[in-house]
Amino acid sequence: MTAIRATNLSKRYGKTMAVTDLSFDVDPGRVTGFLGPNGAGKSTTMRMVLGLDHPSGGSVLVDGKPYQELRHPLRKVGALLDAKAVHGGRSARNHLLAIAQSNGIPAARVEEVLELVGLGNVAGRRVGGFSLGMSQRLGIAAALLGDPEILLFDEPVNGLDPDGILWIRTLMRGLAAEGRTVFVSSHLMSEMSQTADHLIVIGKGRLIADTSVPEFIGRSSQGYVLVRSPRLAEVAELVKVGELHTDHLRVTGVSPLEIGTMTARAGLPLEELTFVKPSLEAAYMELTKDSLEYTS
Ligand SMILES: Nc1ncnc2c1ncn2[C@@H]1O[C@H](COP(=O)(O)OP(=O)(O)OP(=O)(O)O)[C@@H](O)[C@H]1O
Repeated sequence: MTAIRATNLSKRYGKTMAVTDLSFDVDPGRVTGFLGPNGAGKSTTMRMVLGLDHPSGGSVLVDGKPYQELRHPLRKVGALLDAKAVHGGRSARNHLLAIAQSNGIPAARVEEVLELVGLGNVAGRRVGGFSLGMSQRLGIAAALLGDPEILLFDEPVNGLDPDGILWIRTLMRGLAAEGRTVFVSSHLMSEMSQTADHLIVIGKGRLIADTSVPEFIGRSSQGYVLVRSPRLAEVAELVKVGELHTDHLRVTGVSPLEIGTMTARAGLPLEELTFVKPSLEAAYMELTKDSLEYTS
């Protein structure tokens, strides 16, 4: 069964359409990356999944039900939204105990999750003094408290050092390998390509792609051939379809072999003839270029 199903989901804030007619499924047993530029509507969508915001149109179901109708929500869904949004005066342990108590989760589970996220040694310390990395770990501990089947992480690697990033990535992959549903948002393609099995890409609140990582690259441009020559203008004239830059020619739709054959016949020397594959980052930039809220 699909864990999360959004159907024609929309959210309007005054004049802004944060999410428009968005439909997608998130399935168990894999990491689904929720990717989009800043302001694309990822957090808004996640808040609607968790019943923290009401859709202006359409619906989103968790395990077949609206979030509000789940009998034990924390045992079904765990979420990390804003890691810094915790009561700073409490210790990490007391913060988790308060959540556990109000959700009928045994206190022993608090110690388990503290160990799981590596905060066992600092459990008695005030949360207010935690670094961003420690706060992220605490947020993840809270998400894992109810041992939920479904996990939502909103930009979990923001501001983390490489060790922290690797830790979260390994954790998410492990949770998916246990058969859980992991739905994680990011605005970084590079991060998603190393973590996700599947991608849901949005821009300006609309669905751009719902695909596997290899399919995603395949859909975008087919790459190009980079040509350098001491007689570049003549090569450009011969190849005809190339885009001439100061020190090289970019050719799409003609293979390196065809270009090499043409230039050899014409007696034109080549310094470089390289097929440049589109990178994941380039594919993402190309797909989302029309949907950036702000451009630099
Ligand atoms: N409470 C709100 N009131 C008014 N506008 C909002 C509100 N929340 C979000 N928006 C607007 O909705 C759009 C989507 O925002 P959202 O935070 O969901 O995007 P995002 O993809 O999570 O971006 P980011 O990566 O920057 O967090 C933006 O234009 C944002 O300004």
